[in-house]
Amino acid sequence: MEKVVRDIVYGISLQKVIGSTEVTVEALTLDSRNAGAGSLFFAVAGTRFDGHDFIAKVIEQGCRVIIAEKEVAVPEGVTLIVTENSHKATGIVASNFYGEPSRQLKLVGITGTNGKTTTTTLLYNLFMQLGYKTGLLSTVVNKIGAETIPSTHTTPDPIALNALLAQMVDANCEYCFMEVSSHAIHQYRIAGLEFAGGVFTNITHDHLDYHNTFKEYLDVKKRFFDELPVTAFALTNIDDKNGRVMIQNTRAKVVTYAMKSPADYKVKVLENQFSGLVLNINGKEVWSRLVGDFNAYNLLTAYAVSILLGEEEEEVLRVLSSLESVEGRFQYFISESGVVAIIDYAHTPDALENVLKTIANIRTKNETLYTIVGCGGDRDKAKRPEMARIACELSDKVILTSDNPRSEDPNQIIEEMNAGVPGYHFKKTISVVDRKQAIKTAISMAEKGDIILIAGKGHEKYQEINGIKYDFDDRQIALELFEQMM
Ligand SMILES: CC(=O)N[C@H]1[C@@H](OP(=O)(O)OP(=O)(O)OC[C@H]2O[C@@H](n3ccc(=O)[nH]c3=O)[C@H](O)[C@@H]2O)O[C@H](CO)[C@@H](O)[C@@H]1O[C@H](C)C(=O)N[C@@H](C)C(=O)N[C@H](CCC(=O)O)C(=O)O
Ligand SMILES: Nc1ncnc2c1ncn2[C@@H]1O[C@H](COP(=O)(O)OP(=O)(O)OP(=O)(O)O)[C@@H](O)[C@H]1O
Ligand SMILES: N[C@H](CCC[C@H](N)C(=O)O)C(=O)O
Ligand SMILES: [Mg+2]
Repeated sequence: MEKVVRDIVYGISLQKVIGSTEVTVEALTLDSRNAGAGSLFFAVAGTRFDGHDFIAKVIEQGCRVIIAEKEVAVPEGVTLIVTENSHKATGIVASNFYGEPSRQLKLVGITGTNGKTTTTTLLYNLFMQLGYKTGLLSTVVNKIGAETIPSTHTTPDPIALNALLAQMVDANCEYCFMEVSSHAIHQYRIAGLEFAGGVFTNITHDHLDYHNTFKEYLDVKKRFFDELPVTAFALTNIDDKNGRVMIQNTRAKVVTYAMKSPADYKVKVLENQFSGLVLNINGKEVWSRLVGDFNAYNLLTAYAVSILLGEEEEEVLRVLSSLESVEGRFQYFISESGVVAIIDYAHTPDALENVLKTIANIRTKNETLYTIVGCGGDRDKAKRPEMARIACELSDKVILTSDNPRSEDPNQIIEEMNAGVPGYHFKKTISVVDRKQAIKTAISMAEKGDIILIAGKGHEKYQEINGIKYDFDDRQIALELFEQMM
């Protein structure tokens, strides 16, 4: 694909243009290591590097077009476009380059601390079953119709993102459901996209390593709704006290949903068991094999989005009932000897509390509930003591272990978790650094009817230790150990 630079820079703030914009480019890149003849390099400042430091290098490699925030001297024959915000410009130019794919399908973005993957995946499966070719951009996987594309981020960088949307358009997808992470909003990965709708799930403690304060995290999420077009809907959870904050300044059509407050879309939980939920959604009864109150919210959200996109109520409820749980989200299985294992991606205090309360609602009190939990390295440290405290308060036995330690010392992370364990709970807590060993310990202790929650890694197929990703799959390991040990 070849594009004239003049034709793809509309919509960005042009502060200065050095050289000609009549030249062509055939690829876009944010990374100097991929920049060469024919590519357009965006210089953006990141958390570790500043792309501006690589401008001389990309020119040396043959790159002739650069978009940057700062003016630098460039040789004859090189085009330098200086813009106010090169992160934002990357999104806008990427959208232009790929033919504004977001305008050619109905794109719905879902943001919030928890529930994004579950809700987008429910919607993807729902719309596929309704007969629409549909796209999905999620933490677990990306989809273009039935085709699977591995996912590296919750929300990809703007170039990868627009390239994926363009592939969806080429494949005749009519809808795309995507997760919008707070990092993505903050880094303008979604700049230039046109959304048909935006959804807010909830906001609780996470990523305060990145966003500094809760207020900043909240403001970033809100920006997504501030920037929705007037044609879009802004669907918000008003049981969450920040649900109203999100839509304060939006131009989009505001629609509300809730379990506890008056709202446009309402859900009541009639039954909540291991076998599934019975719900009342806007007066109609619906059964789902998903488990837990939080999934009642996710199912309600999927229902509301479908109706707002023009689908028929009865049809939506029928399909909703047939949907399976999402990989690594409250996935459970029972060993031959009757021990229940639950794999769940709960990696925030709020998610962990929700999952444990869900289990508490369903279980009888005679069995023992084991929780195996760790916290990721190089991520928000404040959640470590909190998650350990919650695990202790809501389980009978807790095994603190490693999640993805990344560059940190796993023992140190466990220490920091331990600091949150109240003295009177010391006796129920043990630490086993090796995650597989931790799972083995729980399985060897558990008896018929007992429940083992393995939290934090859900669908992940690796464990990242010191920059290396080792094969690791909670579900696979639990299944194998069940076979060996029971
Ligand atoms: C903290 C964060 O979000 N980092 C993302 C960010 O990288 P960065 O700002 O650290 O970039 P950097 O490494 O400092 O480099 C700055 C610029 O210089 C360029 N560079 C760098 C080196 C070089 O030799 N040449 C060069 O050109 C880089 O390509 C980049 O454009 O921009 C990169 C390109 O878009 C992302 O890949 C990277 O994601 C990293 C891998 C990451 O782990 N991100 C996580 C935290 C994340 O985004 N998570 C959210 C979801 C979280 C959730 O909801 O739970 C997500 O959406 O996935
Ligand atoms: N609506 C919800 N409210 C609160 N907790 C939820 C909700 N839905 C799911 N959870 C819990 O949060 C965990 C993560 O869910 P999910 O993967 O759907 O969220 P996410 O927003 O995509 O997370 P991430 O930011 O890591 O991509 C689940 O395993 C479950 O424990
Ligand atoms: N998208 C989240 C996922 C966290 C998953 C957990 N297993 C961890 O590694 O901390 C993040 O990158 O912060
Ligand atoms: Mg997700």
